[in-house]
Amino acid sequence: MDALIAPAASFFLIFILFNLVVALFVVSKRKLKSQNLFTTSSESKDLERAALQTPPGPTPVPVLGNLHQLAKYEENPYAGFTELSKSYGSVFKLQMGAYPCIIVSELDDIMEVLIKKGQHFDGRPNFMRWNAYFDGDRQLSLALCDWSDIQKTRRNVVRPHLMLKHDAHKNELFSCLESEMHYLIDEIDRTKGKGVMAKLPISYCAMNVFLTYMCSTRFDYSDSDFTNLTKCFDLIFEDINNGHPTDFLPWLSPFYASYRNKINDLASTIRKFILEKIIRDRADNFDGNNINDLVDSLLANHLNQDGKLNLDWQIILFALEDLLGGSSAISNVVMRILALICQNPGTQEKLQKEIDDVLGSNRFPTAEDRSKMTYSEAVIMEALRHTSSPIVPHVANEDTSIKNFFVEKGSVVLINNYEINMSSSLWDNPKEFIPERFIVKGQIKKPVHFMPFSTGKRSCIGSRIFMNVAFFTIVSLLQRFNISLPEGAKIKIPQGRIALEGDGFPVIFTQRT
Ligand code: HEM
Repeated sequence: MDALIAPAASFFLIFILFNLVVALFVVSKRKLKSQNLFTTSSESKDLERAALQTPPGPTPVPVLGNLHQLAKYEENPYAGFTELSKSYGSVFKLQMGAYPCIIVSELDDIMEVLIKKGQHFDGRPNFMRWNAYFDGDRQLSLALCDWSDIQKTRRNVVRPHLMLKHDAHKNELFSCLESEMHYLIDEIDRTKGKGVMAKLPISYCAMNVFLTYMCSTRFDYSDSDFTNLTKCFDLIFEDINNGHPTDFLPWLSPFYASYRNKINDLASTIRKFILEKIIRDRADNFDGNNINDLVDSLLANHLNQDGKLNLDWQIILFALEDLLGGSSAISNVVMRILALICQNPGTQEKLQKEIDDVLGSNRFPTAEDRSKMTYSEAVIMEALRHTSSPIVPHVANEDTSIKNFFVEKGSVVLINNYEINMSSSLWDNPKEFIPERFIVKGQIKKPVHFMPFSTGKRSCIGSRIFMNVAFFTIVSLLQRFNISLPEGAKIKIPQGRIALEGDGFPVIFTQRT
C-alpha cells in the first residue's frame, strides 16, 4: 500500500508544485502587465509613468525656452517644426515660453492624439488674446474653448445646419448661393477688366451667404455697417492666423495695451452688429413651433424648460459670431484658389472645359452637379493642401502619452499639418500644383493623410459648408470670366495659414466670349 501511496503522493506533490509555479508565473506576468496587483492606483500610475520616456527636443533657455529657434521660420513655424523633427523625431518637445509643447508630425501619432486618445487632448491653450476675442472668456467660443458639456450641446445644435447631411439643408444652401451670386457677378462685371481687390466683394458675398443661410437676412454691399462688419471679422481672422508674442510669453501683455484695445474694439463692433441687427429682433419674435434656420435652433435651445443643460444668451451670441466668422476662411481661400489657378497654366482651361460640359454658359451648379465636377473639386482640395493651414492647437487635459513618450497635463500639442501636406514621402512632387492627384479612375479620392479640417471630437464643423460655398463661387466666376493676375504684381501667399495679408491682391476678370 505504502509502495502505491508514495509514488501517488510524490506525483500529487509534483502536481501541486507545478501548479504553484504556473500560478506564480501568471501572477508575475499580470503584475508586469497591470503594473502591480498589490499597489495603489497612484503607484501604478507612477510605474506607468516610469515606463515612458521624456520626449526628445532641443535644450531650452530660461524664459524663451526654444522660441528663439523658431525665429527664422516666422513666416511658417510649421516648416521649422519639420526641420527640427529631422533631428528629434516625429514626436518631440519644445518649451515655447511659458508652455511645454509637443510637436507631432507622423500620421499614426497624429491619429493617437486626435482619435485614439481624443478625450485626453480635447482642451485648447489659454492664450490671452483668445480670451480677448470673446469678452474675456474663451469658454464662450465654439472653436477656442476647452471641451465641456456645453461645447457638446452647442456643437450638436449647430452641426446639422453645417454638415448638410439632410437634402433640405443642402438645397437651402444652394438656393442662398444662387441668389447671392448674382450680386457678386454684378460687382465683378462693373470692374470691366481692370484689376480689382476681389477679396472685398468675395467676402461680402460669403458673409451674405452665411447670413442668409444661418440667419435668414442679408445686407447690401453699399451698407457701411455691413462692410465694416465683414472687415472686422477679416481682421480678427488674420490675427488668429498669425499668432502673437503674448501667446507664449504672457508676461509681455502689459506692453501690448493698444493691441488689446484694437482687438476689443473689433470684437465689440462685431458683437453689437450681431446683437442689434440679427439676434434681438429674432428673439423678440421667436416662435418655438417654427424652426427655420440656425438662429431658430440656437434660440430653441435657450429656454431651460426640462432642467436639462441649455444655452444661455452669451453662448448663443458667441456661437453665431464664431460661425459667421467662418465666412472669412472662405473669402481668403477662394482668393488663394484664384491665384493658384492663374499661376498654374492649363488649370483655368481644364476647369472651364468641365464647367462648360456640365453646366453650359449660364446655369448655376446644383448640389448634384458637384459630384460630377471632379476637376473643380480636386482644384479646391489641391489648394487646401498647398495652404497647409494649421490644426488649432490642442491641450492635454491630463497626464498622458503619445507613442511611448510622456505628455504632462497642460502641454500644448501642435499637429504638424504642413508636414503631412508637403512631405515627399506622402505625396509625389509635393511642391507642384497637381489637382489630378486627388482623382482616381474619374472619382475623387482623398488619402487618409489629407485632413485639412482635422478629425476627431474637435474637428472642423464648417468643412462641408466651406467645400460647397468655395465650389459654387469658383465655378460661377470661371463660368463667366477669364481670370489673370496683373503683370508684375507681387503676390504673397504664405503657407501654414489661411489668412492673406490685408485686402489680398488684385485679380483681373474679363468677360468670356
Ligand atoms: C478652408 C476652410 C477651413 C479650414 C481649412 C478649417 C480648418 C479647421 C481646423 C483644422 C480646425 C481645428 C480642428 C482641431 O482642432 O482638431 C477647425 C475647427 C473649427 N472650424 Fe474650421 N476650417 C475652415 C472653415 C470653417 C468654416 C467655414 C467654419 C464655420 C462655418 C468653421 C468652423 C470651425 C469651428 C467652429 C471649429 C472648432 C471646432 C471645435 O473646436 O470643436 N471652419 N477648422
